[in-house]
Amino acid sequence: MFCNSVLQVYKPNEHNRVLAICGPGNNGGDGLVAARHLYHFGYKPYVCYPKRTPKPLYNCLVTQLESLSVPFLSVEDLPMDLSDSFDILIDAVFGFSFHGTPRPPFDDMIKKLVNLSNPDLRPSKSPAIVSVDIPSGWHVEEGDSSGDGIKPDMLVSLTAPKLCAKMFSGPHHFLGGRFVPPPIVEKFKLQLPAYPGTSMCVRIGKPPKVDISALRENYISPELLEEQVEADPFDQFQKWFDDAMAAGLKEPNAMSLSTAGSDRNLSSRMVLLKGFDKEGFVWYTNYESQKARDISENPRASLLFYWDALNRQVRIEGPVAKVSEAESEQYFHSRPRGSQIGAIASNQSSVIPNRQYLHQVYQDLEAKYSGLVLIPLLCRRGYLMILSHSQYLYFVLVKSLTSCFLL
Ligand SMILES: NC(=O)C1=CN([C@@H]2O[C@H](COP(=O)(O)OP(=O)(O)OC[C@H]3O[C@@H](n4cnc5c(N)ncnc54)[C@H](OP(=O)(O)O)[C@@H]3O)[C@@H](O)[C@H]2O)[C@@H](O)CC1
Repeated sequence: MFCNSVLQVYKPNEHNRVLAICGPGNNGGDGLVAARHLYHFGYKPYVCYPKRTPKPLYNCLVTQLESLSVPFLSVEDLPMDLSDSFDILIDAVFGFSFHGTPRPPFDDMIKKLVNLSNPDLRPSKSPAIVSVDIPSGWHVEEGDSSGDGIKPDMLVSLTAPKLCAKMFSGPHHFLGGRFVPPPIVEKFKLQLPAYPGTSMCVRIGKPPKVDISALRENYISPELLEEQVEADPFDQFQKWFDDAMAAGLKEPNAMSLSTAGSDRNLSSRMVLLKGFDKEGFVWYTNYESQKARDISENPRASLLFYWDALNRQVRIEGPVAKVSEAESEQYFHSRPRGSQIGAIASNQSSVIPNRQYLHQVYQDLEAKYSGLVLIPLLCRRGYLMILSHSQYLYFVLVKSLTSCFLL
């Protein structure tokens, strides 16, 4: 979870060299785990762990790093100026059990971090300081009361932000550690934010201002060579669709559908592919929707799949036709009962008085069909279009040198 937060802000191709400074307690243990995970995410970590905890768990964490040949640096080995040698400094010296003033050898290390984070002393190109749970040397509740402590660029609070996090003024504050047992939530009256999707970390605090023009990804993927592409576009599509499934992508069948009616105004929306074979690609829609109206006036469409984790796109362009009524009906009845009623209730692309109206229509239909095993598929709700005899399938691998094959 710590690493996922770091990854969201500091990409390994731009901030590769990481020094994890680990203290003698559990905060230091978190630093060791972070170094290992960052290694696997493509960073080059170094570890400074001057006071090793003689517990089996910590010995294992050290052994795992040694087996990856992650270098351990002694305090004496550390360069005088950390800013020349590292892009990220992981501050995992002390967490919530810190008390008093730092004792050697941690006093000097904290001083280095303080100097590097002081806006007046900071060199022009200095490493990002990322603190684990609590900036080292801060009091768990009172924080940096003297104002002379570390001012990290990023703080990853664990489980719940500690009181001292109120004094964090850096641009990136994340919370990691999604699964908190309900009794703990109740006991401490925690009000935790919702985590997006299956993520183990969530950004809290103000999102930083973004220069959209500077947003850039480094697309890392193997080359796509001509001899690797199937001669038949449908076979190639099957191959890439299988890859998207195997990669565990969410809704690999989600695709953008673009249509234009006789007014030639283009419109796009996301829909779900519901099947494909050598005949074409099938999706379903209400025949009274705007896309259906467009297609009735101009029976052509463009589909676009984007599988971001694989850096792949597939563009499909061609004529569109309706599938048979039997196929349409079979699909309709394969949907959950609630979706069937929902499809009949919602008069797509038409204006309704309010949301309550829609709920009322849904409830009325539910009552109407309560005794029926099969909900009738009304003609005006007739379903689906098929992209037959696709004319164009483009298979695109997004890279710095993009490959595109038209089949
Ligand atoms: N739910 C959560 O939030 C979870 C939190 N977790 C993590 O655990 C962290 C807390 O870990 P922790 O309790 O082991 O304490 P931590 O702060 O690492 O340091 C203790 C060591 O520091 C030493 N020490 C203290 N003062 C000192 C001084 N002035 N100068 C020098 N040394 C000093 C002290 O030595 P002692 O004073 O006892 O001699 C002891 O050896 C927490 O912040 C988070 O990162 C997760 O792993 C799990 C979920």
